[in-house]
Amino acid sequence: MAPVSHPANGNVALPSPYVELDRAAWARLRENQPLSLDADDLTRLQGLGERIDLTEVEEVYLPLSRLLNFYVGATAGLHRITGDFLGESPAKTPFVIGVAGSVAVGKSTTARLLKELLSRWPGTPEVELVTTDGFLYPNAELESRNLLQRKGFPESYDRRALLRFVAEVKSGKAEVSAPVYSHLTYDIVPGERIVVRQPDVLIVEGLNVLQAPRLHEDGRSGLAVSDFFDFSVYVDAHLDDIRQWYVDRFLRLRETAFADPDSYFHRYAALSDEQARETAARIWRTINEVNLRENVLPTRSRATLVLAKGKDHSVRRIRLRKL
Ligand SMILES: Nc1ncnc2c1ncn2[C@@H]1O[C@H](COP(=O)(O)OP(=O)(O)O)[C@@H](O)[C@H]1O
Ligand SMILES: CC(C)(COP(=O)(O)O)[C@@H](O)C(=O)NCCC(=O)O
Repeated sequence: MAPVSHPANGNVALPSPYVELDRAAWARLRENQPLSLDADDLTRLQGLGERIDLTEVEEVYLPLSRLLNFYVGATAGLHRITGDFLGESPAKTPFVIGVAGSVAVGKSTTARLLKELLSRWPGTPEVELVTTDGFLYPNAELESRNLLQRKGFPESYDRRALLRFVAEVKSGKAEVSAPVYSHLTYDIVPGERIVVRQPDVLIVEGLNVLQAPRLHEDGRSGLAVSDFFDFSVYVDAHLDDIRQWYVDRFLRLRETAFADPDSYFHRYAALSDEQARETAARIWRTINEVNLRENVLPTRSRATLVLAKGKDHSVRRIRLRKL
């Protein structure tokens, strides 16, 4: 175990709260659990046309889903103890998992995999997945706040509404709904809501879900969505790889989604390969990379688990918080 030194403690080495495993060590934890996904399941899970390797699912995501399933059981036991102590029979408390990381790092693919795998274990059949983009302010509001070029930055979200949503789901409220964002129209879909009804597990996926609480003007600290998480995953990779994945995805979208005349980015459909690469690299550099450096990456140390991916998307290292 590598001790970490902490300047605030006069350089006294602290025991690390993390255990770091390479993928072979992680895969051994699988304990002969049978692979419960078939090729059809995987087809449904593809992010944007990329095939997910079955071995990867078997060696990385399946053990993770089992660990999470154990945590769900243990946490339900804690809620029961608290309820007994207080003499209350509380509403069912969903287990809430946050999935954070950069644009294009693979958050939605990870979140969808976890949803599929978790729902196959006993005790966690009902898993709901909500992405935080539904809580972005509508474009008209972003424009009036001069934030259209800052989509994805913390201030571009209605953070109060997101916090309320997660708190209400966790409180066991019978039915809670969230707004929906469309990547096609690049805006909130008027009138559309996703409804969540007391799931066993809620996965909240988004760039900024691990942000620390904001300070009020009087210096008091508020609550953040991460205060309601029972577990969180940060999907990590080298900056150069993420940039490449962003550009690759942009080039693929140009042939698919952007080709739709209703797409906000329809004008990009006519770009040459070279122009499309330059456009994607510029959007990456001026918006998404800045947000990653300033807001997203600094939250990595708050995650319960960090999945570090290599160039080919395979998970190379896993860091789990154990203290
Ligand atoms: N495990 C994986 N294996 C292969 N490709 C992946 C994997 N995870 C993500 N990708 C690809 O990387 C790109 C970004 O992934 P996505 O999940 O859409 O990212 P995010 O939600 O973080 O923006 C997509 O093109 C997706 O197909
Ligand atoms: C919609 C997003 C802000 C991500 O939202 P999230 O669900 O992570 O909250 C992002 O994917 C995005 O579209 N960013 C805008 C910059 C760009 O066009 O890449």
